[in-house]
Amino acid sequence: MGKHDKKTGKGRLDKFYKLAKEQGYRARSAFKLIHLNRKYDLLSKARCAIDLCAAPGGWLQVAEKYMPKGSLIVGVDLNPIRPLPHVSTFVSDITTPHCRQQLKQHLHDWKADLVMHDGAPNVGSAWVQDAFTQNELVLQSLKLATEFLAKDGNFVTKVFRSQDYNALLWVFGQLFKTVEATKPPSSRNVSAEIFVVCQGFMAPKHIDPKFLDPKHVFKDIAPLPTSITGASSDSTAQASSSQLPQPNSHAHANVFMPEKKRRAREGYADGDYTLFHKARAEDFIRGTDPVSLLGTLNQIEFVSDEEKGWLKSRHTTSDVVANFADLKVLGKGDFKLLMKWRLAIRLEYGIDVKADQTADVTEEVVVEPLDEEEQISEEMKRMAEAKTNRQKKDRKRANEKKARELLKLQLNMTAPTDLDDEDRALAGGEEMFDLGEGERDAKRKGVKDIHDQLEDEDGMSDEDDEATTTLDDEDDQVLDLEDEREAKLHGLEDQLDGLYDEYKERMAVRDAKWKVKQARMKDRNFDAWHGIQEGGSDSEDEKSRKKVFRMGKEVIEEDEQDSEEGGWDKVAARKAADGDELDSSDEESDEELQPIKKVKTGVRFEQVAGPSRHTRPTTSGLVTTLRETQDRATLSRQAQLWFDQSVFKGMGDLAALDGPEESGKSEDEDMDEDEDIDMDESEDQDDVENEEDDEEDEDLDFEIVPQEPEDDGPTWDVDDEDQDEVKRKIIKEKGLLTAEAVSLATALVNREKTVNQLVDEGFNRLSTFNKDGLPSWFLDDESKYYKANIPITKEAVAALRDRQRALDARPIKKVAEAKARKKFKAVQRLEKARKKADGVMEAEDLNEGEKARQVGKMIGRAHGKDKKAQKKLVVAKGVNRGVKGRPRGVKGKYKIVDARMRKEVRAEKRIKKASKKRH
Ligand SMILES: C[S@@+](CC[C@H](N)C(=O)[O-])C[C@H]1O[C@@H](n2cnc3c(N)ncnc32)[C@H](O)[C@@H]1O
Repeated sequence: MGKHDKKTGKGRLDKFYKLAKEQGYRARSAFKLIHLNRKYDLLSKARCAIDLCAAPGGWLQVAEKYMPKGSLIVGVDLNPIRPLPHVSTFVSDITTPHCRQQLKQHLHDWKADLVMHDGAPNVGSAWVQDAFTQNELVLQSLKLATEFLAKDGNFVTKVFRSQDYNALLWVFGQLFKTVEATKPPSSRNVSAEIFVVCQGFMAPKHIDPKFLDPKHVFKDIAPLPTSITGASSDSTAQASSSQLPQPNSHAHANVFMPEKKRRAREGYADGDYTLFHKARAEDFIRGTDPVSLLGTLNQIEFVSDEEKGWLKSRHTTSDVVANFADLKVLGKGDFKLLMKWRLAIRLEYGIDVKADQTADVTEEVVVEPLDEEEQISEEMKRMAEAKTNRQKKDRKRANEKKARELLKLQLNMTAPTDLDDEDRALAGGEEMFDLGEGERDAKRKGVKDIHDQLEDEDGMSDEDDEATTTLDDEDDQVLDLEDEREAKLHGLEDQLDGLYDEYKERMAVRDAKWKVKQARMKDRNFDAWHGIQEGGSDSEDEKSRKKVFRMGKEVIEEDEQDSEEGGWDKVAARKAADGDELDSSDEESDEELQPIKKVKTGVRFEQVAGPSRHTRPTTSGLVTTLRETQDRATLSRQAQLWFDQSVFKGMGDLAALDGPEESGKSEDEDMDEDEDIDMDESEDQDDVENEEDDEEDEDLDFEIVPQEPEDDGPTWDVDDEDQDEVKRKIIKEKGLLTAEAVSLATALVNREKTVNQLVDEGFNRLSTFNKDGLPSWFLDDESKYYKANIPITKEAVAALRDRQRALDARPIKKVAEAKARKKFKAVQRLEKARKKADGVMEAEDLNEGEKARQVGKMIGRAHGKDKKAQKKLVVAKGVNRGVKGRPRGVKGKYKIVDARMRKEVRAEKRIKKASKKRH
């Protein structure tokens, strides 16, 4: 594995590597046999199996697992195989008689039901050579199989796709009833290996030794013409185009994309044992496929007089000569130069005839004027075409409109069907945003509208427009209108984004917790696992701190949030309780009360475009100004609830909307944003489905385990590997931080789920959310709802809560500081006492006993065992009142004091201390 990059190609630690590790298989290749067994049921009925080239023992483990208990399993390899239960192994080279002998000994007189061969020679030489040795090994294993297999036994072998492949299949076909080649899903696409399953050994009495002799089986291999191998320079004089290497599929790509390195997976030409190829300039100039030559050769040389003459041409620069000397190092530009040179030489030496020489013979076509009748029919034809085009366009537009209406209905975005006529008129016929009105408002305020701006940019005035617009330009007009509408929509979106930003700022000022909430939302943004966050500006510590902060409260908070945000029913219920009172100035309460409906896909979208609820008619001028409600009682209950939302606040008389003059623009724009989103969503889903279908189609071979798309495009786990590392580090340092993570981990440990299942669950529509081009208000909202609902367990929450409690129980900073101060003072006291004690010890006038007593006193005092401090004050009240002698329950020194006296003494002390501070 060492020589491969661990992230790409062969070295990639893919899911089978991980699975093998997880399931205790010694090699990833174990899954190849598992897949082959699933398809051909090779193991369940086999009582005796031989594994040729078995180290480290992955196939043996699988055989032991799937074969009946008590079966005989023998493995052999050049390398020793660590012991495995119920399996006998030995070290030997399968191409030697020693191996044959050993096999005989291990098998006694048994015949094998299955012979497996997954051998790979020590690769590293030329690819062709590798393939050849591999196939020799295959033939050798077949030889052993024919000797040890029982009649109707099976033989499985790995073969490299190469020139010998067909020859091998032919031999297998002579000895077995059925022969099938297959590539199990666990075999990497980048690998040229393929597995051949031969079933029903015919056990012929006599096998022609030629069948098993590589010299005979692979005898078609012919040496390559010397001129191409470039072994000797003089031989090249005989080179002709027929001897040139056959252009392979990579040749052209080598020229057009030389920077991309390609492998010769299909192998090299027969007998082509060298990597250096050269040809003559003549072949390049006169040949029919010069690009292939450039893509396959290393050098082009000039040998004959004619070729040397080309070297003297004015077109032959020093660059051209240098490029021909080493074709393998050239870039795209260099190849272009050589192709141009070829063209120039062909023209110069008359090999090509220039195209313009043919111009003289071109026929001159005279266009005669049409007569009147023809003109009329021409005109009619043109008009008919224009008419059908128009009709087509109308039909298309009508269909689109219908589809949009249908979508609205499906998403429950039109008013409920039980609305009365006025409501329906409002829902279906009127627009929430009236651009015309909005523009007029904006103009009144002196704001230049988008249309004007566009005109200014074009440098065209209205008059110019009029002058250039004719009645015939109907189609152009339609297009202009659409452009205009689009520009307006863009402008509207920009304004909405701006308003949303303003709203966020206002919220940030008003709500101290807003930032925390936002940060938390950012943390969890679309992170289906949302165990650990990725990227972002926050430092690792900050992130984990947030999570620690979260873990205790998150679950409860989320519950609260849910109950706050609720669904339509809850909002309806709350509104019913609140009556018709709505405070349009309080955006926060508006937000909480926004009704939310579930769409079919399970993703929740807000019923009214998000920013509209923050849009005030006074600032934006984009909302239709409606007259005040006059007769709300006529509305149905649901309609009232719907129009009671803050977005409709300030809109006037609903009945007035009946008037045709109020209908500003088509419904198209009303739905545009929501529609876009839904379409994206469905497109995403389609993609996923298509991909799944594709995979299924590709994998007809193995249905049970879908083929991993190893080569095709970026795969999900490549980028995630670093993130995984970061996550692992955090988990190691801080443990699992969310209830979801703990729940998942517990499920894994208890084997309720496998890693594989978890990974599979990660691939869902939530993980393929395309955020491109979506407005921030929408994404902010989506982050609340568009996430995987990972179930959490009581135990997980309890465990996290306990941990949080333990954290909370840690002393706060002040207490820790006080303790440290106390400790420091104690140390100082001890130090002082020690110095004094030294003085006492040096005093000559004291005897030893005296010294010891004094030193003990000092040390005791330093430890705070001052006698004075130990004296207990006992207040003479209650049972102690009037007591003479030691009060009950009091040990050590004591002093009986009067309650009032104690208070007074303390008050005095306090006053003294306070006055000291003031001075
Ligand atoms: C891909 S590994 C086999 C892996 C095995 N099927 C498993 O699942 O663990 C190929 C093995 O072929 C062995 N091999 C190559 N040439 C051999 C030979 N001539 N005789 C015996 N073993 C050979 C190598 O030593 C190597 O261990």
